[in-house]
Amino acid sequence: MLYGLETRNVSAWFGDRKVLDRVSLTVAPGGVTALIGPSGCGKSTYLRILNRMHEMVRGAALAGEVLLDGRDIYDPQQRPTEVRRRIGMVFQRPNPFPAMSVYDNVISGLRLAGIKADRRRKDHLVESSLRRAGLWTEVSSRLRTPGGALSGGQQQRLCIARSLAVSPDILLMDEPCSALDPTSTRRIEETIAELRSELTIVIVTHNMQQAQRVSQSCAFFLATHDTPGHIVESGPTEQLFEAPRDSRTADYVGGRFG
Ligand SMILES: Nc1ncnc2c1ncn2[C@@H]1O[C@H](COP(=O)(O)OP(=O)(O)OP(=O)(O)O)[C@@H](O)[C@H]1O
Repeated sequence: MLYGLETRNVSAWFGDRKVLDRVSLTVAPGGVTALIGPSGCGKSTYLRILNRMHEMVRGAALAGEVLLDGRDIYDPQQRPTEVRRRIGMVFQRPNPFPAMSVYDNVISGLRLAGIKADRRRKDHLVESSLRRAGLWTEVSSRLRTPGGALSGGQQQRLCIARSLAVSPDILLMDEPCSALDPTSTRRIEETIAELRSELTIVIVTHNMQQAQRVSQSCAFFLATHDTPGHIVESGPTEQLFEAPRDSRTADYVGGRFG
């Protein structure tokens, strides 16, 4: 079963400073949605709001609703750990536990998510998660190697496998390739393409070619000195790039600013 996400009038603050203003966006189940826009327009903040990480920042506040399967993830009855299991996150810099083995890295989220598994189930989860992340053939003979001994691109795919091991419905990716070389970037993009029929992906990217290659939908965020981040335009990726409705979108995707 594929799930989408809907945000309604999401605003966010750091202290007194409003950084997002009434962002509403529907992310359809399955496929990849790219969040694009100049630096500082609130893309990462918005992404962190989608799995309740924003509230972990001291002084951070938010308003609005984020619906997963029709239920607000901020409903007081929802447990943040369960929300974060269903809505996983991969960060800009690969962050495996460096001294922990590849095997243990993959299953490191189970306990936090309250998932109990015997040895056979763990073996199965490690293999299937590494396969889904496109890393199995490269590491199957060295599952006991420390995660920190893998290349940067492999570490990022290990982090994707770790997220997948707890069976998320949504995977959030915050510039997952920005610390990687072009070959590793391609590899991650292939992994994203393979995963998109299995779960819903929301990716922040600065790379316009990447947004076009990997996403089917796009949302263009913008902030100015007197307006907090907001969505100028969203829709099918092809439309945003080939026939944007707003001249600011045309200027941004055409490389004229940002
Ligand atoms: N922890 C924080 N405390 C205070 N302000 C913050 C914090 N994190 C982000 N901000 C501010 O919120 C605004 C939005 O930042 P955010 O990182 O979401 O933008 P972004 O579009 O993802 O930028 P980039 O593309 O450069 O990563 C910026 O003005 C930033 O300075």
